[in-house]
Amino acid sequence: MQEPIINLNQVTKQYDNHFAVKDLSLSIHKGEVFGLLGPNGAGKTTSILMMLGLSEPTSGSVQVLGINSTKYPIEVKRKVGYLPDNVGFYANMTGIDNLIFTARLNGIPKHIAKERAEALLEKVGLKHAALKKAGTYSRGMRQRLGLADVLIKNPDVIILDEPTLGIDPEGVRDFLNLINSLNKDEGITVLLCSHHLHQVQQVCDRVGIFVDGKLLAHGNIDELVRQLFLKDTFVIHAVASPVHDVLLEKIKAVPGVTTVELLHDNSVDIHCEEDVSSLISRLIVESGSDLYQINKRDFGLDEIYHRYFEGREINEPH
Ligand SMILES: Nc1ncnc2c1ncn2[C@@H]1O[C@H](COP(=O)(O)OP(=O)(O)OP(=O)(O)O)[C@@H](O)[C@H]1O
Repeated sequence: MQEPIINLNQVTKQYDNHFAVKDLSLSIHKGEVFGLLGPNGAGKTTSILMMLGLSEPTSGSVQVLGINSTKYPIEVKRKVGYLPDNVGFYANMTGIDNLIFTARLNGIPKHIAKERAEALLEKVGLKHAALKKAGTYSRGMRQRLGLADVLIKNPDVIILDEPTLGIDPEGVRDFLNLINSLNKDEGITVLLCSHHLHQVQQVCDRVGIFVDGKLLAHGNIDELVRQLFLKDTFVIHAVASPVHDVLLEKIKAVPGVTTVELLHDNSVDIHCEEDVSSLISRLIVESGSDLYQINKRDFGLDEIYHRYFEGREINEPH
């Protein structure tokens, strides 16, 4: 199997007697967009700092691109693009000069630096502002310049900490599209930290839910739904008439159906472990009732996330 791009093995970071990160094991593979999702103080930034070798784990090991980050932070820094939540630029220098400056710091020759800076400004939609001072940029423009800054050294992986904080909805959409195209067109692996569920859902292939220093669950949305909503992975809503007791009993007897809830005289919610909607519609029609509507409800990331905070037990496999 392919080596993971980022690999954390039982990583713990302790401050006095407080655990900022506890026993975190996580692998992120080439070409993935991974979303690390969690509320303030969950330990996301601490985890990133350990990945970059800027903070030393109390125990456990961190490897990025096969390099031990704790021992060789400079090697990691060379290959990983990191966009912190509040990126700083030289306010009196133009956007392009800021990029060229970073490129030069990374050992890129002057003429290549200029070419690359121009191409990146175009890519992030800042060509028009290339000659404006970075101090005059809006928050959204600064984040886009930040992304260009991160990309100038051609990283294999980029780590973005709350990159859309303080950007308006249109700016957020553009920024997420940009991340998407960097991933799809250039194969860049992305780790995106955020507490915005919808944003994470829009761009990430896999998500890790991080709370109180612990990774509570990870996987793609479908996997998380299955882990959390084990007994009611699917909810089928049907509107039919009449919905009589015999029909309800027949629905309850369908394999995979866990509970049947009669909402009104003619509408019913069927909770099930697998998608049995076609079977249910046939059953309704064959039992002589008229079927007006049948649809399957999909769970979103916010339902997954909120279930963790409702104090509800996670359904254990039976
Ligand atoms: N240098 C430090 N010394 C002591 N405690 C720290 C230090 N850095 C972080 N912490 C604590 O570790 C926990 C995790 O913080 P961290 O910044 O990693 O969370 P986060 O998920 O990135 O939150 P946010 O979304 O607010 O940035 C918090 O309780 C924080 O107070």
